Amino acid sequence: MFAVEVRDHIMIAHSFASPIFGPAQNMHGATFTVDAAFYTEDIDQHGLVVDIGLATDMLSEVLAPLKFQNLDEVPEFEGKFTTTEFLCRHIFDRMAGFVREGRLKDDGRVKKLRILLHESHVARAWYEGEV
Ligand SMILES: Nc1nc2c(c(=O)[nH]1)N=C([C@H](O)[C@H](O)COP(=O)(O)OP(=O)(O)OP(=O)(O)O)CN2
Repeated sequence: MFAVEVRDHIMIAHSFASPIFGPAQNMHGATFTVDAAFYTEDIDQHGLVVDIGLATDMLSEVLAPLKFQNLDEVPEFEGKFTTTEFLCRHIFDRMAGFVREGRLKDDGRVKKLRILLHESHVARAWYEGEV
């Protein structure tokens, strides 16, 4: 398959209310690098998987509500552990919704997405699936 990947980042604060998280039970900040990959079986008549500008704008729009937020105070996340994995799925769901709405003008060619969050220079997580 072909793929195009674009990148953005979010700065957030959160805490995890369970002893399994050790020191991360306390409020702490994180800067996640966010990679979004769009997969198609083929490139279009212009040689594109998707337009990189549209893909970048879409990722930016999806991330905007998260930027500089204390995730503990986001009503939608109440009672959730906003782990790297959780955020991957959250971002995936919103990106997939936009793709299905045709925001990429891709004529339905994007079949799969991968959302990868780098939580540090040693750890990353991702969620991938069909759109
Ligand atoms: N699978 C995951 N594990 C952890 C996540 C996560 O999102 N997914 N998040 C954290 C903390 O938020 C933070 O990123 C790291 O906290 P820390 O206590 O430093 O955890 P480490 O395991 O990296 O280091 P130790 O100090 O050795 O426990 C934690 N885990």
